[in-house]
Amino acid sequence: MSAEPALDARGIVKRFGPTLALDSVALTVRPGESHALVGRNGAGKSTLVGVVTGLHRPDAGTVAFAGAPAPAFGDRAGWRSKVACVYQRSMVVPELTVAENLFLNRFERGPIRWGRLRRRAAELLAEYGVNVDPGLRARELTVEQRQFVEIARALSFGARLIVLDEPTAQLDARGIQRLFGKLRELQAQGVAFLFISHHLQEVYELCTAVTVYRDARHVLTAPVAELAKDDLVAAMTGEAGGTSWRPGARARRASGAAPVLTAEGLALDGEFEPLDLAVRPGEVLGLAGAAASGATALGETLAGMRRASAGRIAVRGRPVRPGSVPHALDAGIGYIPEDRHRQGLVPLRSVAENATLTVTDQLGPWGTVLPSRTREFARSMIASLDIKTRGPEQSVSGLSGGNQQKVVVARALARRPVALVAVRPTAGVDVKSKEALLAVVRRVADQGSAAVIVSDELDDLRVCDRVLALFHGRVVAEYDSGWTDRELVAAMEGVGERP
Ligand SMILES: Nc1ncnc2c1ncn2[C@@H]1O[C@H](COP(=O)(O)OP(=O)(O)OP(=O)(O)O)[C@@H](O)[C@H]1O
Repeated sequence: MSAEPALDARGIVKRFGPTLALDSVALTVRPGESHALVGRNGAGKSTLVGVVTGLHRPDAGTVAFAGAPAPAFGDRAGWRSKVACVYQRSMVVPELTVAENLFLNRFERGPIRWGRLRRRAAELLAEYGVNVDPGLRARELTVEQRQFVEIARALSFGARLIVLDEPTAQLDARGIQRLFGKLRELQAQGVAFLFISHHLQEVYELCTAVTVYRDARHVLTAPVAELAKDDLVAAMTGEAGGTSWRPGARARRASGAAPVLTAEGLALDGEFEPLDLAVRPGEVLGLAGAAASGATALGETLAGMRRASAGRIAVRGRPVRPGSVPHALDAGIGYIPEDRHRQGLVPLRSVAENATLTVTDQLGPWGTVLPSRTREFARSMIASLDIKTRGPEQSVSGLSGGNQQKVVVARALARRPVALVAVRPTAGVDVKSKEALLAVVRRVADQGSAAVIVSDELDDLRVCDRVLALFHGRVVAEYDSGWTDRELVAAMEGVGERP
């Protein structure tokens, strides 16, 4: 094993127009190390990943792998033999088989021998202990299997450094444990990982070293074991004190008041079985469940994204037409989708325009849009959600991922929804912004609206007054505040007792 660092980046500067995204930063990852790169939304993490994977050309600085200078910019094959990034959004081609994906871009000359290709794919997967049928189409794989295939593919190109960008975002607790197990095995063989995550508990569980960036600068690098969590958060935010915030449900819901949002006998074939819901004014209801629990499908059905196969949804007693987002909006339902594809943002439009897409009819008389009011609303959202932008006029495509998610939240709040449905609203959002965002959801309820949060993140569920746990499309447990992490996790995994 080489004693040279697997990755040594020094003095990296990167500008996007007037934005200085990286200000002479460094990052060193040793062989066999699992190195976390953390920082608030917009700190420069994705930009650094772009530079060390050969996607962004830095304005200054050097990158070296195992002591050798990085390949020339544009030499894709050269970069691929050094480093690979496993993104949330997969790079594999969905319609091709696993075997084809593994050997993409490197078919030998002459006719392709399919039998041999499949055999070699099976050997390769076995070599890295990945248990996936090479004949399956990539679209048939679970998120977890796809990540394993991508890791095996990267290693087969010779890469000994793998970048994982929020790899656990769509995995359930067991999937995360299997992923971490695999990463530890590979680490023992000398493979190094750079791990980008907003889940600090995962950093403590998996990583040996951590680097913090703040506002485009390198703040510290330390062994994880020597850095207390409060100190890590202080380094990220630049404020002493860490996160003392614990939302704590206030249980201010008026139990006698008529419910704002109701569902009766609501069902979606293959997703969830008939269920009833009633969310009262001032109440935040949590729908807790892992990926395949049906919780997300339920949230999407409430928001009009999917049409229920049975049952009714009503807002303040008035039925809402099923499967129609415009009708849900008109009925007063606000929707915060999970960030996955930054659903619905118009990339080239400004922050202000995106944040007010649903309210343009309310910003000026007789259907006119007054730019001053749009900007005013956007400014208040930028402040209350702590959106890192040069200003309301900046186009959303120039924002970091977490900040784009906050614009999605702003847009849902713009209409002052009477019922807010949020699906994993804090995905991709940094620790500090998470507090701000959940506090905003709480405030919406405190002002008399109903709110529903669909999530398997315990921090998201802690703001809820009541939590329903779903497993395999059924409500398996219901909790008022006061649940323990352990019992809720067990219920989401289908091993809890019905209380
Ligand atoms: N294509 C781009 N055009 C203009 N500015 C950009 C572009 N990409 C990134 N930026 C800016 O560079 C800075 C760093 O963004 P980056 O995406 O690296 O942050 P990040 O730490 O990955 O954030 P997050 O946690 O939200 O993903 C931000 O101010 C962002 O607005």
